[in-house]
Amino acid sequence: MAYFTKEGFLSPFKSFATQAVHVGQEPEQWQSLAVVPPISLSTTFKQHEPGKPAAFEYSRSGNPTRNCLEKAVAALDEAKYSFAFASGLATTMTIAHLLKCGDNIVCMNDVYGGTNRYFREVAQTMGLTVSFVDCTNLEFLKSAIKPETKMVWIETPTNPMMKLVDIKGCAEIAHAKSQDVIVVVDNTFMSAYFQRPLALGADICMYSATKYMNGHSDVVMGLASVICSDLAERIKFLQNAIGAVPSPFDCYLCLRGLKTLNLRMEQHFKNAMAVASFLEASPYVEKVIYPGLPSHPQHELMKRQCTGCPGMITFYVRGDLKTAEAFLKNLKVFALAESLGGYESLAEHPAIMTHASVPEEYRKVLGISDNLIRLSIGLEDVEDIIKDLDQALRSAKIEDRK
Ligand SMILES: Cc1ncc(COP(=O)(O)O)c(C=O)c1O
Ligand SMILES: N[C@@H](CC[Se]C[C@H](N)C(=O)O)C(=O)O
Repeated sequence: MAYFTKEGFLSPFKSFATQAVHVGQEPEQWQSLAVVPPISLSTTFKQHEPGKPAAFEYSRSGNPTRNCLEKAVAALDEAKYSFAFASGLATTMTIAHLLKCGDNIVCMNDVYGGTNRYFREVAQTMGLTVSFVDCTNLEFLKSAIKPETKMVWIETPTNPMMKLVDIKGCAEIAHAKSQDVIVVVDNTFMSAYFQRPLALGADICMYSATKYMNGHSDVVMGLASVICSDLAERIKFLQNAIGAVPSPFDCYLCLRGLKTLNLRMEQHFKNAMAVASFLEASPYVEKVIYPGLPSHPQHELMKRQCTGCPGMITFYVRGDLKTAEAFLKNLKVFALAESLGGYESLAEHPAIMTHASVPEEYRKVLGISDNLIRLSIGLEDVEDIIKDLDQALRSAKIEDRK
């Protein structure tokens, strides 16, 4: 088993835990001096004079509980502003509305299946064009950007192939072409604790907060953070004008989840590192893709732009679809389920589940084959996680060809 070390990674972001606990949550903002931000359910707020609201007027436009969450996330992303949405995809849709008919998006070719589906089957039918490009190679990105390109969309690490994109390199290339190109990083797999895209030159850092940011698999939500006040104005306008906002209760839960983000991520990393090492040594496994392992081709980039690695591991089981299915059905500690980033371990089959919406020929090019498995390593005792994987691999009756 590889010795766990964070040597070579970026140092943790200063005062992260303190900010997660306190920013946006000052008791003095409430008449009651509540230490825990109240869940503010009122849809509307009394005005003293027509058209002159105090802090809030209508809950879609702004809500006290959402406000606390947005302030906390802005601090954790080292941003100035953050906006919460009803889901990760609602965030993607709202961001896409920054563009107009005829504009082009250059999108990393390996992204979450739903992002791929949204760009191909929704945004394109509304008049945007989308070019899917392997942005791990910055030269490909450079040649893909054309005069109509107004947005570069990357995910790093990618879902599910765990490829890394050099955020700083991408931002430099995109902005050298034109300062108007908006660079968006989907930071879902990393969370604010392990990666700060805005500090690396990105314009928007977005999340499916359904995953690590909330971390308890009980909220569907999205977030977008920015530094530029002009961009913030435009997103705030769209947040209200489109209206895909989360409920105050979900904002409360996510704010609560954020308080343990640093602790959870550290443990996800430790557990995942042990699991990845176990899988790499297993005769039943063809290949493990985990950026925390020195065997990952972009391990050095991971250390250069991140403070650690999340609990996401992708691997090829030695065998075929039947083997993969048998392995998944035999798991006991892991639930066979879509999603990731919660405290519980999950396993899934990308080709049949999370990335079924990606056309088959495309999946082939990306390497999303029938024997590919994706794991979200949770916070259970790591010995139990490994024992479960071991028994499931063995009972899948895989021929040992090593
Ligand atoms: C990397 C990534 N981005 C975006 C999304 C979309 O988020 P949501 O399910 O919250 O809409 C997901 C998962 O669904 C995801 O894994
Ligand atoms: N991002 C999640 C969500 C999985 Se896919 C959800 C649904 N089946 C859909 O197609 O929209 C992940 O596990 O990667």
